[in-house]
Amino acid sequence: MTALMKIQTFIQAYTQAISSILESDVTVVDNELIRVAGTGNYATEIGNTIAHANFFNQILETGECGIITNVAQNPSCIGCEKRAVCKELADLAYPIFKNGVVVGVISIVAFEERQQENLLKNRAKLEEFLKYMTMLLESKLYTAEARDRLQQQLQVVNNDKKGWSFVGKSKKMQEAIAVGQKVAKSDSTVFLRGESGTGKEIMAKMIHDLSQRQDKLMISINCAAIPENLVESELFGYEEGAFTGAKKKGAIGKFELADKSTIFLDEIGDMPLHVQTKLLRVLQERKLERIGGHKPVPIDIRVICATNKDIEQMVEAGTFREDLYYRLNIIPIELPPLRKRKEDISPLVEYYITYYNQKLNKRIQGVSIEALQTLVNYNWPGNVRELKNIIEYLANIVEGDEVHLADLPDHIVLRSTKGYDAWSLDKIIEEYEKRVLSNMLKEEASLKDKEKLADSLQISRATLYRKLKKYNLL
Ligand SMILES: Nc1ncnc2c1ncn2[C@@H]1O[C@H](COP(=O)(O)OP(=O)(O)OP(=O)(O)O)[C@@H](O)[C@H]1O
Repeated sequence: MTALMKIQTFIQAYTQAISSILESDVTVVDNELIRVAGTGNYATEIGNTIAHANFFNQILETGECGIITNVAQNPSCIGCEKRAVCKELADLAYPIFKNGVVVGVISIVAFEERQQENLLKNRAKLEEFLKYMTMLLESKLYTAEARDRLQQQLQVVNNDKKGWSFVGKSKKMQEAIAVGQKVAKSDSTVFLRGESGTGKEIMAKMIHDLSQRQDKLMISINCAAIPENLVESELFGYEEGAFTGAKKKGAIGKFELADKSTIFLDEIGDMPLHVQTKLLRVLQERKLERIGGHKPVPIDIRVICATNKDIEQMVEAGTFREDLYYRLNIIPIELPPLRKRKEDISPLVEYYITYYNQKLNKRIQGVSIEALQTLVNYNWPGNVRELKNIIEYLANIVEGDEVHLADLPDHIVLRSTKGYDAWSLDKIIEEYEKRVLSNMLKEEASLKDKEKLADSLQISRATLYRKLKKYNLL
């Protein structure tokens, strides 16, 4: 949506006000030649592509005010398919700017002779009037942009409080999110599958936050991060004297801690076999026994588990219990790797730029087309976690308001598939050379610094200058 379209309601009210003061019709067109607002004959044409594109194109391209006084003969109207039926007698158009760039056109249109006469007689004054009106519009565009940015930031803050925020417009992610939302209200066990960094943990948080158990804290446990001999006591707790080194009064396990809440068992594929057996019993009986205890404790929990392993293959190999697999695999949700949902990359980049702008007090507006293309063509082995880290890195190092190709870490540029497919070896070497030089060249390097650099790279000064010139580094 263009900047003007975003404030369409305001512009329409604005054109109506101007029109009633001038007693002429007024219209506003954006830089895609879509009518944003209009009065009189043009009130019903809002949202349509305009007919007399040539004239407005001329204003958009030159950024200068223009006038048509004779539709039948004006060169700007030649080629317009509506010329024969056009009822305009005159049209005074003025460019609308934002940040020095033309983003649209406002025009006063005369359909009656009286209006035409008035327009021609007062042309200079009306031009001056339009100049001030477009300045007002420009300031409104800035306010709207600031408000959008603030709203986006608030959105991130709110999501941050919840501890999760899902960005995903790809069909696969939309489907996964929809299943997660649908099953949140039940107590059924969810089995999340996907490579590392694809969002399994935030999906678990989302399901918990949308469930009736949301008032209680979700208990997360990473089965791969606990030494094998401690997993059982960590999960199920133990009684006093259960084993050497046990605490005096025993300890409560994560399952009891999660009573009336959700337990998230991450990396379930790493759970030792003897613990799997106990977990199966707990799931079947909804009761547990602490290690060394004899009194079963009833528990009311919802289980969400996750793995990035090929669990079916583990079942086949006998390293994961088949009966437990069927107990857990009630609602499977697959989170696809980022390389298989490339349409999510751009929204994720945007989301994390806003996120880190706010966290690090930066004002990055976006990513250049070249840089975005490279990010899209990279295969993201670390999935969203890796993307998030890259944006944090960029937010720290980028000085201006746009991320450029040269800002991206080397491994991203060189491993981006476009880099391999579409770039010749020479181009890859050139890109690398440019990065080496720009990294080694001090900011505001003196003649002496450049001489030193040439020496350290064992090239002549003339070669160094030639290369610096070639890469725009002088
Ligand atoms: N769709 C998404 N939208 C926004 N952020 C996401 C998304 N998916 C993942 N993230 C972010 O990426 C990071 C990794 O996500 P998460 O920890 O949920 O992945 P995981 O699949 O559980 O990884 P692992 O298997 O390594 O534990 C987190 O910071 C998370 O907020």
